Amino acid sequence: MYNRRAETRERSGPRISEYEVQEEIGRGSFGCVRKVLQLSTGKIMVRKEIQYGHMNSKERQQLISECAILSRLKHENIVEFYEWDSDKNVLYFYMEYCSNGDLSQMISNFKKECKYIPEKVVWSITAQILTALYRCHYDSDLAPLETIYDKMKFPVKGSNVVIHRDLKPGNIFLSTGKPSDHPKTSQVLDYNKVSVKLGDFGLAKSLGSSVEFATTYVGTPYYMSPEVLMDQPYSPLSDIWSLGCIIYEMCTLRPPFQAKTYIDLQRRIQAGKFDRIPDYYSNELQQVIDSCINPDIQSRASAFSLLQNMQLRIARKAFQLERFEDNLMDYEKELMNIGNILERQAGEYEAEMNNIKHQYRKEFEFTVEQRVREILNGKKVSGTPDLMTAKPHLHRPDYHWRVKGR
Ligand SMILES: Nc1ncnc2c1ncn2[C@@H]1O[C@H](COP(=O)(O)OP(=O)(O)OP(=O)(O)O)[C@@H](O)[C@H]1O
Repeated sequence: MYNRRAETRERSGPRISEYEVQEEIGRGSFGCVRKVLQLSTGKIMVRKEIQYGHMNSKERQQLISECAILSRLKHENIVEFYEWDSDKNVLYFYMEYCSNGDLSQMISNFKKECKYIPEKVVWSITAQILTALYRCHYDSDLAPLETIYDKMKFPVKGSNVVIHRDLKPGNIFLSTGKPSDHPKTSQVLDYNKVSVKLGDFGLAKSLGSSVEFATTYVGTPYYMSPEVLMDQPYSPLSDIWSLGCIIYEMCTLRPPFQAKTYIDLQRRIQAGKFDRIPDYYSNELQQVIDSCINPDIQSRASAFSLLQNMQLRIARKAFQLERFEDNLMDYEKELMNIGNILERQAGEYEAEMNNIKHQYRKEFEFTVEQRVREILNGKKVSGTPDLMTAKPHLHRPDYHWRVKGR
């Protein structure tokens, strides 16, 4: 077994042998995805297998150094990457299991029911995707909003900028809030309270400050930006184009650019022309889409500029408050649990006290009764005061003296 974990991993995790492999969830372009059970914790995870036997050592090294970056990418809106391992030809990624489906399923559910996705839900999902992209594109976390009017400081880029490169509805996993370590059954999603996790960073490319952009395309054509189509370098703004296509699809329930042939799709994407979203949605939402799906990369919006939008601020604040409420409810539950434990312990303590008292009283009554009986029988009982000699304290009626004195 070829194991390079020690080179890149910050924490020592369990080895492949410590997982029980369960059913296959699906297959992507690079290999299959399976559910696994981590034996030491009982936690269900996902294992993504990537065949890398055909790669040369430089490419392998590149992939392995990306693993190190992914394992540091911790964010509430990003599927957690736990660790990686490998054997000769296969690289195994261990990731958080998302059991409640993805945005592509949500879109097809609405399509089946011939309903629009409520605008509030569209803003909320967009805001969450953007906070995750902000984390990747600037290598820094977005500060929580105190109020929706907060002035946001321009981010100082860290050294590990990550571009997703394969943003699409199928890589946006949904849940109803708090993560569950042991998901047994899928929850019924309340889309008004949906929380988002960006997954499949397996193809993400890390960009060091001096490293040039990658030029190998590995994405899904519908969401591909024109510069990527023209073999120009990826940049974080290529993700923003894809995000625009995703917002558009949430509103119209179909991607903005569709074609029968690849060439036709390429032509349409490069022209960058698409229909307006239905009137059901606000102009503000249309403007956000327009600022993302802009073939001129110089004037395309960034994650930072999009997050200035008031609707996105409101959506972020609402999401923060929901999280806060969830935490409060958890805290309340915990307090109630502690209260119940204390009440039970108090009951047990009282029962024990009563028991001891009862026991003691029985023993005491027995001893007193026994001693009284002994005294009455005229026996000297050790430790018992002699009633007749303990003069000063004893009651002797006066008339006895008088009788004696005569
Ligand atoms: N963390 C996860 N939790 C639950 N399901 C997942 C997770 N990651 C991937 N899947 C599922 O596994 C299947 C295969 O995913 P994978 O990312 O390998 O390919 P894809 O995204 O479908 O296609 P491509 O590789 O071409 O982008 C998909 O159905 C996906 O929803």
